Amino acid sequence: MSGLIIKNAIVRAGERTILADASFSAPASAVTGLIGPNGAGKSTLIAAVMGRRRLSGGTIAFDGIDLPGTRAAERARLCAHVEQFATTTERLSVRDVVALGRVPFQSDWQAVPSPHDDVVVTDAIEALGMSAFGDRLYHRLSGGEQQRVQIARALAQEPQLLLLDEPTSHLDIKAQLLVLEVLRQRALAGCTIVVAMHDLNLAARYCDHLVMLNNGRTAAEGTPADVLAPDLLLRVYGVQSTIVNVPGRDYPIVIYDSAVNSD
Ligand SMILES: Nc1ncnc2c1ncn2[C@@H]1O[C@H](COP(=O)(O)OP(=O)(O)OP(=O)(O)O)[C@@H](O)[C@H]1O
Repeated sequence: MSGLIIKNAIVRAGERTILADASFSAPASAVTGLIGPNGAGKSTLIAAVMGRRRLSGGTIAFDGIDLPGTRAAERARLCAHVEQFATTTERLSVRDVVALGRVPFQSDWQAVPSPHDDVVVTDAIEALGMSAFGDRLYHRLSGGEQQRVQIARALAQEPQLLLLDEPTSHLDIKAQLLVLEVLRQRALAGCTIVVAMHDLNLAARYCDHLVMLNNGRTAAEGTPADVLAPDLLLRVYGVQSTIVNVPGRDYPIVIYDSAVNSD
């Protein structure tokens, strides 16, 4: 298993080059954090992996499969995506929304979910701590509750590659930790995970591998200790920082000292 390998990805929107030359690897059975300032290209890169943005150059391969050349139905059996903003006005229950994750595996003539579908949906709802919400209407949930349901829907897809775009942005701290723990367990079970996130301390704690994007290019890639360096944080984020290593913890902690105004 080679995981996700992106080489020299270029994405353009009209005259504008959004991804200029992004290259990195997300190792199999590991959590890779995609970090970088607003507008760095994280969502665009995830959309390109999911075939929602066309590459103008470069390659994206997962376990040797060329993803841009893969049909949507096949991709849906391989990859799940949790979008940054997912909404629906449909009157669907939480369980219905999570059960959408099983659709790629169901044939047109399958009238009801299989016993396996039911187990997977129940497990995904439980993993996100949403068992008490199964019958609630999705569109009436809070932003954080909806975000957890969307993650459960992606888990129910049993993906080999799971891409999440800021999946904890609306979550309270306990729910953030819960989600990141669930992602770690999925990675240990063999899933390749790429998660875009802004919280560098959570990224350091939960990600095996970090990729820092800046202006559509890869600025750095490696372990959290490699990537979270003060000179890089100053150059890419414009933030003065101090990195602290606490005995007994095998990940660095970033202390943000000040923002450097570049205007
Ligand atoms: N269709 C488009 N047309 C023009 N510019 C676009 C388009 N889509 C994205 N962009 C621009 O590309 C850049 C990268 O956007 P993207 O959403 O990938 O960034 P991001 O790293 O996910 O940012 P954030 O952390 O704020 O979510 C931004 O400057 C954005 O305005």
